[in-house]
Amino acid sequence: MPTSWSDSIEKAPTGDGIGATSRASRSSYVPPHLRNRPPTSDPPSAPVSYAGTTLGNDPHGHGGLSVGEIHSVGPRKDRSGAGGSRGVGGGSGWNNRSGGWDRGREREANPFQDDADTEPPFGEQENTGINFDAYDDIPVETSGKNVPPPVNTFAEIDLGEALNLNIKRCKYVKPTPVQRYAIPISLTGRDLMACAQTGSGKTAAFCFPIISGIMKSSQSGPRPQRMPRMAFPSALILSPTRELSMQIHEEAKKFAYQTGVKVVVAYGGAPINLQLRELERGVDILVATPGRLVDLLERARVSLQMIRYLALDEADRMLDMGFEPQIRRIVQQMDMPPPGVRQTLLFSATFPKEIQRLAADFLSNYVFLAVGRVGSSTDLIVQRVEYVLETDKRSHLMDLLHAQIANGVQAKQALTLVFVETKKGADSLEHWLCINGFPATSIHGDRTQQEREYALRSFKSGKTPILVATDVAARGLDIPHVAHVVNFDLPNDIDDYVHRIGRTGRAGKSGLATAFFNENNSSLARPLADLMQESNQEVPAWLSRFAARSSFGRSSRRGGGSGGRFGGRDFRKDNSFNRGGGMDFYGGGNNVNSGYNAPGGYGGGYGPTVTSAWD
Ligand SMILES: Nc1ncnc2c1ncn2[C@@H]1O[C@H](COP(=O)(O)OP(=O)(O)OP(=O)(O)O)[C@@H](O)[C@H]1O
Repeated sequence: MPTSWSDSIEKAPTGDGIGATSRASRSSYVPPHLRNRPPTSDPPSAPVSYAGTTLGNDPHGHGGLSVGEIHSVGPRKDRSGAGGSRGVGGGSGWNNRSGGWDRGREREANPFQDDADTEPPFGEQENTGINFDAYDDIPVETSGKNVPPPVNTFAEIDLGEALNLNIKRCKYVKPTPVQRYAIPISLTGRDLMACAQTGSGKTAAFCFPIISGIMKSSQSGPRPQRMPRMAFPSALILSPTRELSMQIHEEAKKFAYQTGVKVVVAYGGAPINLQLRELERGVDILVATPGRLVDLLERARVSLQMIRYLALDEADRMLDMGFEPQIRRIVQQMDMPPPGVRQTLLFSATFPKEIQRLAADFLSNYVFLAVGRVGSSTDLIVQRVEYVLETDKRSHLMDLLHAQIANGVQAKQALTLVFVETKKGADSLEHWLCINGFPATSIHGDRTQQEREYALRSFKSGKTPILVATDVAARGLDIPHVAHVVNFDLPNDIDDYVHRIGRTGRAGKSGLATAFFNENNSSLARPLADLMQESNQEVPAWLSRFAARSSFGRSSRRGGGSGGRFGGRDFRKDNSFNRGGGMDFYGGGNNVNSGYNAPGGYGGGYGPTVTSAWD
């Protein structure tokens, strides 16, 4: 019954929390540890030397810093020291307690657009309304050796004053569960594989420790002088789509405002020359899509030899069949320091075991963290599945949209995101919606980058409150006011479904997801029914019948032998994945909180994601 969906949508929020940013240009790179010094008569481009450290130029080595040197100067030296120390305002060793990279030079653009450097009102921000109670009883599991304990407040974490101020500016009153665990773990220098539900604050969970670590280090890198045009970032954050990279960049710039840490983004489809110029001005944190990064590496315009932090957002996607070769090339075949020297942070809402196994190649002595069950959706999203024949999908969608209007939901307060399988399908549905009087736009890999960005802006602003999208918009995008996600075409993989519906119900807010199901989706019946049950949703009887029938065919990779229950599981605990040979592959403790007692884990194999619509 398509007339009441908006009843289940909580009153819509009022702002996006992401400030628009204008970019200041800079004339030269200044490493963070020198950025807060009062202006001197030194020319801005004067060569900078590390305190007692020589940098080399070996493109295949580690920049002349021995492993031990890097190890001792990076965050890992803090394993039992400052990184683990707690207290408001931080302990000793901060190099950027006041001011940013622009000190004495050009002014750093204010991403909060408040122009006062004191604590601003942030009227546009809306994070105060977040319902954290929704996360209070969430089950959390950590495993690995000597897992650092979680914190309850940001004040307990030694992040540094400038970053703490930005956290306040963002109106983040307390850390979300994934942040409570992931930030202290990362601050001690440990590698981390973290799995937490969509919209639960993973971006900040990996950005805060990276920014804080770079602020704290006096070793952040000036480029070796023999390579004046090459950029030497200290941190690399990879994500699968251009729009997600742009979003992470915007977020990271807010968090890094006036910390002295410079964040640059590089992604395909945009003019490379602009990105090259930006890189030449200096970079501490490079946010990138893999394709564009490979291009920059091949042009010898970026070196990874100074990387101390590697973060993969949507890590399971980054390591699946589509991206894995590129990621291996970047991480293993260029000049990036190996695991154990760099710190590696992997984040996603879904982490199939096969991918966990692959990911272990990139990690060293890591902590596994699962907040909620791996791959589960949040209970904040009301999920509906309706049986709709292919030929009836358009009229059914129109019924849903008419119902929305009939319920008086303002367009700006209730954006609708419609997922389809193919790029052609997206174009044609967008066209059909428009000629039928529904303001719609679309985003997919055949549109130019300009068109994609325009479409996203138009959707976010409510100008076109319906966005038809392929999976290019399925992961990571944090768009306020998405009240309804419609799976016009269901994906083939349940994890893709989890990410798609996760575009609503974010940061403690509720949302609605409607899926059109028919015989073509039989293989998804069982995992979908399991997932819905897991998230306390009503499973239609007809879907359960489909699920029972389809169990004889392709098996659910969730249910396995555990009676349909699935959970956040570190694959190292599964004997079949244990590599044996006396290696203490798992070798760690296991902590379960909040009654996290579901047995099992993934039972089935990991099928490669269908990527027809992916960019
Ligand atoms: N501690 C916090 N307090 C309030 N809001 C927060 C906090 N941390 C993050 N947020 C907000 O929550 C929203 C979701 O965060 P984010 O995009 O990082 O989620 P995510 O877990 O990465 O989601 P996805 O799995 O879809 O990528 C953002 O709007 C962010 O600003």
